[in-house]
Amino acid sequence: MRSAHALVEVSGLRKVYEGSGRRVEAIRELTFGVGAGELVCLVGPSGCGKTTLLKCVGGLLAPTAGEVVLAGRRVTGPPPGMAFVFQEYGRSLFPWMRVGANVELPLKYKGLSRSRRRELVADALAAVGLADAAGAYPWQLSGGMQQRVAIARALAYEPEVLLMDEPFAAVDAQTRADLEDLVRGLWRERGITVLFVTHDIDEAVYLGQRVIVLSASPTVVQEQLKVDLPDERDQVRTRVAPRFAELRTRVYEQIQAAKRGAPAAPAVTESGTPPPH
Ligand SMILES: Nc1ncnc2c1ncn2[C@@H]1O[C@H](COP(=O)(O)OP(=O)(O)OP(=O)(O)O)[C@@H](O)[C@H]1O
Repeated sequence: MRSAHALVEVSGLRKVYEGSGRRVEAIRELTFGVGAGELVCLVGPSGCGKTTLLKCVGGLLAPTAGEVVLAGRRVTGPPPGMAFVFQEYGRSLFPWMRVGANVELPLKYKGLSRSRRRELVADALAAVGLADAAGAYPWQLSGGMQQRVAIARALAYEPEVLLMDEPFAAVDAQTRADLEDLVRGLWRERGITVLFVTHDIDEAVYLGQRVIVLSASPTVVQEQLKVDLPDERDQVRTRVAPRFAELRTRVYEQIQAAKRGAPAAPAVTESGTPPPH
C-alpha cells in the first residue's frame, strides 16, 4: 500500500550494523510510503528494528542500502521538516533549562525572531495543556507532563512530519490514554504527518489510520492494515467496538506469525477487510 502522493517514501531500506567483530542485519528490506497528513503506526516484535527504521527516516542514521525520500528529496541528514519525540523524556529535556527554554531551543536554530519564537512556544505549550508551566523546570513535573513538554517542543518546531518512538511506553496507563488522545487531537487539528512506533497493539489500532506490522529482524513489512474505524475515537467506546477487536486480533496474529518467521499475509483490501485465514 503505497500512496501515489507519499510525503515520506521508504524504498528498499536496509540497515546492517557492523563493528566490534559483530554484524547485525537489523533491517533487510523495507518499502512503504506515508501520505501527507497521514497517521501511521508501526508495530513489530521487540528488537525488530523499529527504532533503527525511525532513525533512518529522521536522517539520524545512514542506511546501508535503499533510501528515504521526504517531499521528493533524499534524506541524508536530519531534514528541517521533521521533529522527533522519544520514549525517554527524562533524557530528551535539559534539566537545567526551564520548560519554556526547552521548547524554544530548536527554534533558535531555525533563525526565527525572538517574538515569533515566544509566540510558537506559548501556542505549543497551550496546545498540550501546559500554558502555565513555562517557568518550571522539567524535574518539577510528572513524567506525563514532561512528555507533554517534549511534544510541545516538537509542535513548536512546526514540523511537516512528526516521528514518535514509543513515546508513551514509560508513563502510567491513565496518562498514556490522555496522551494518545492529545496526539490524535493535535494531528487532526494541525494536519501533521505522524509516524508512530509502538510495541502496543491496542495503541497502534486506536491511534492509527494505518498500521504497518514489521516482521522479526532481519525486518521486512509483514502486513499493512487500514484502520477503518471512525475518525472520532474514544478510549471507552472505540476500544470495545467489535471492529476494534477484529483489527487488534489481526495485528496480534501477524506479530505472532512474524515471530515464527511465517511469510507475510496478502495485503489488506482497500475496504480494510482482512483476507480470510
Ligand atoms: N548501534 C547498534 N549497533 C549494533 N547493533 C544495533 C545497534 N542498534 C540496534 N542494534 C541491533 O539492531 C536490532 C534492532 O534494534 P532496534 O533498537 O532498532 O529494535 P526495536 O524494534 O526498536 O527494539 P525494541 O522493540 O526492543 O525497542 C537489534 O538486534 C539491536 O541489537
